[in-house]
Amino acid sequence: MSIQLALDGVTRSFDGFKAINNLSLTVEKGELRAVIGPNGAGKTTMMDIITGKTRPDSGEVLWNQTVDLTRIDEAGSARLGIGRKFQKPTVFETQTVEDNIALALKDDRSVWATLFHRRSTEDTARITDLLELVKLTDHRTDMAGDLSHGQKQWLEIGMLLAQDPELLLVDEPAAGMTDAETMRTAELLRGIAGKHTVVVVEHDMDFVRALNCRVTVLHQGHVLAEGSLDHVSANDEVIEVYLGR
Ligand SMILES: Nc1ncnc2c1ncn2[C@@H]1O[C@H](COP(=O)(O)OP(=O)(O)OP(=O)(O)O)[C@@H](O)[C@H]1O
Repeated sequence: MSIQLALDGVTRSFDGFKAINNLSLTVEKGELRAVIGPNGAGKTTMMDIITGKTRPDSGEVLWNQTVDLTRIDEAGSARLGIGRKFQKPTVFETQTVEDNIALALKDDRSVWATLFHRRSTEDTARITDLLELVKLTDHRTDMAGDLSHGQKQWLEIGMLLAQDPELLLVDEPAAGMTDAETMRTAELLRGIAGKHTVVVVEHDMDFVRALNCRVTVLHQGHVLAEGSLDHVSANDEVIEVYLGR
């Protein structure tokens, strides 16, 4: 396995407060990784730094062991193959589910094809595969606005996958989902890992357990513990600052 992402000694302060404090972590290509930690631990800031939204004051962020992400902006990181799913779903509500995916396909011509209802067989097959992957096959011709909150989240994940990202950063996907949707989301993310590297920030421990992956616990801007959920859950400091007794 090769390293996809490596943060080394990254620090970022806001008004003298170190939101990220000498943070080092690596993620392997194709890995599924959960990032947990209390409010204010620096999880969002870490994602902002990886995507070039926020620049660190010091430290290095290496992409595929070569590209320095601290010199790249959000558009640049998207071009490199870094996709980000924010917490709130943003889909085209008045378009069908399949058109949402079609509009997101990497191929620029797909926009015209969607507008003029001329879609290539290749695009149609890709849309079918993506809908299968995000569990929306039965909703293909539904309006996106009619989907449940959870289904909209899956659709947006499908739209990001249509861009074929190498790395997908996902921010609290389970928030607001039913228990059944939460479990299906874990299954979905497990299904796309391998082909894509997936980093998920989440608070829902049942969801993190269902991801069945390596877990990084952030606290005060650095890694407090890392390993299986059972391993980090047994760590006294993690229990103290996050999980509670
Ligand atoms: N642009 C900013 N300006 C000032 N302070 C900021 C800024 N962005 C983040 N912070 C501060 O940095 C700290 C880390 O915030 P961050 O949002 O990264 O934490 P988090 O782990 O994502 O928390 P949560 O679980 O609540 O989303 C917080 O104390 C926050 O107030």
